[in-house]
Amino acid sequence: MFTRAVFRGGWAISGSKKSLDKAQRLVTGKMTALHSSRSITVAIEGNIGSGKTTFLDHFAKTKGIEVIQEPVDMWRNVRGHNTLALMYSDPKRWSFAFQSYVQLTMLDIHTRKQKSLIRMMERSIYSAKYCFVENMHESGNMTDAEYVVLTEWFNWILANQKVQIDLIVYLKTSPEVCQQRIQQRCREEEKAIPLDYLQALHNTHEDWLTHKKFPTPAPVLVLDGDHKLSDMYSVFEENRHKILLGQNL
Ligand SMILES: Nc1ncnc2c1ncn2[C@@H]1O[C@H](COP(=O)(O)OP(=O)(O)OP(=O)(O)O)[C@@H](O)[C@H]1O
Ligand SMILES: Nc1nc(=O)c2ncn([C@H]3C[C@H](O)[C@@H](CO)O3)c2[nH]1
Repeated sequence: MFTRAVFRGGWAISGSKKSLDKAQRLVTGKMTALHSSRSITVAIEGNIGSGKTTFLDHFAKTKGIEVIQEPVDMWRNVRGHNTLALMYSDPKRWSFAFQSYVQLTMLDIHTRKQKSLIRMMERSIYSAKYCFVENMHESGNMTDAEYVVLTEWFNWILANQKVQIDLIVYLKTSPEVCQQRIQQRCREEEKAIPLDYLQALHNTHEDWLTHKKFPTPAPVLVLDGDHKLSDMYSVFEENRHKILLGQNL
């Protein structure tokens, strides 16, 4: 009979030399198999209109990849309330309520059972906090008290929930290009977004992902999002192996 003590990250197995070698081969084989088939999560981060959905639509065609877009429609209809429109119409009044719900919906996505080898999600609980909440607090649209309550929730979530991210793909697109694309797509709630708001969000993304003002939960792959659409597809393909973290899909 083997006696086995589970210690940090591994097993200590005792028994006869021959049976010990067999057991260790078994454990090594299982660990290797586990590692090679470990599911991974890629978060696509970037400003409004930077091209995240376009990126996700491109990789959604690859078998073995599940794509989860931002739950914008949930934010637009919380039991009949359009919290996205409320936030844009009166950010001082509604930023806290909106971000509270964004944080909940992103946590729901992070904790959903993963159905495929690779999950690609649009944004994350991290950018909601480090990019959007930071901007709202800096711009005076969120009080200190509201900011610390959201931060307490955020810190509890990271300490008590499994939020797995293995790679961040940062679509770095200039605010001017984002503004052109937002106008081209014309989502009702975004019609009045001024350039200086996009500049402020660009700055919070740069603070986090380039200057590391806040922790990054995974390595960051920066892609230049300013190219025209046809060239972007080439950028995606040139980086496919890095984005899929070597998974041969
Ligand atoms: N490289 C590009 N060149 C020109 N147009 C683009 C490019 N990438 C995306 N677009 C267009 O710009 C608009 C915004 O793109 P997309 O929806 O992918 O951005 P997004 O980052 O998902 O936006 P949001 O953060 O608001 O969800 C869309 O109409 C899309 O077709
Ligand atoms: N304020 C704020 N906080 C967030 O965490 C957040 N995440 C996304 N968005 C806005 C940007 C687009 O208009 C629209 C779709 O991305 O929703 C957010 N806005």
